[in-house]
Amino acid sequence: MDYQVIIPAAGSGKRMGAGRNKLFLEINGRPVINYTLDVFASDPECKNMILVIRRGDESQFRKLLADHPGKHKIKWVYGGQERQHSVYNGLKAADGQIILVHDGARPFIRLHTIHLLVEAAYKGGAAIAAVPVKDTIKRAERGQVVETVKRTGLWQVQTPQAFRLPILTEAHEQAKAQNYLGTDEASLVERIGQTVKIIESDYDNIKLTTPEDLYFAEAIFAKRKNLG
Ligand SMILES: Nc1ccn([C@@H]2O[C@H](COP(=O)(O)OP(=O)(O)OP(=O)(O)O)[C@@H](O)[C@H]2O)c(=O)n1
Ligand SMILES: C[C@](O)(CO)[C@H](O)COP(=O)(O)O
Repeated sequence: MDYQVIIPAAGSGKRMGAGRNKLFLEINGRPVINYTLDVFASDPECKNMILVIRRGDESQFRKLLADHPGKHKIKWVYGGQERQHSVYNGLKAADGQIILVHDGARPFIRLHTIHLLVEAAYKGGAAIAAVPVKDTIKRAERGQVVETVKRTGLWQVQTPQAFRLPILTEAHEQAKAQNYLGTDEASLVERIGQTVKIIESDYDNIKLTTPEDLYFAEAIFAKRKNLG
């Protein structure tokens, strides 16, 4: 089943504190974003990648894409202030039946998960990658616990998130009209009454957000290299 993917890569990486786009930081000598692009470049069912970039990062992306095997499948658009705005800009360049949104900061996504998501979105309209929560989650106010959230049924949501294109478009347009900002696409799609299926992913599919995530990334890379 063919699909397109929007890859938001236009963030400022405040929590990483690298002073530059965290997607240019390297794992085993290669930029993070290259690994993310590798996955979709290797998939014949991925018709194209809509890479959302920050103004000012053009020459860096031109350099790292120059000899990337997937460069013929990549078109780029500019991002916005918030992640949701960046995805919205990417959406305007999408034209397929199934659209995925996958954070550029998640380089360890597996093709198997991607294909399960595409199939689930085709069948039911929307599907997201997630893993069961392992820690106990509590809500606090002014540094004091006010609630322990029941862990049964709690999922830690990732990307890719997969949708039939008209569903995601309607959800983003409604959010824009209502000035609603969500932290993922599924939250927008839930607001228009669309059911969202969970596809269990794996804990390797981390989002590189804070400096210690780089150590985790090196370990995941080494594990996969050893597994071949
Ligand atoms: N305005 C934005 C913000 C984020 N992103 C992208 O969305 C993904 C997930 O966002 P996050 O990890 O929060 O990245 P940053 O916003 O850069 O991180 P921070 O919140 O620490 O600044 C990243 O690939 C990031 O590049 C984007 O395209 N446009
Ligand atoms: C979309 C996401 O990766 C799902 O977990 C997450 O919400 C992105 O949050 P961020 O703060 O924009 O990285």
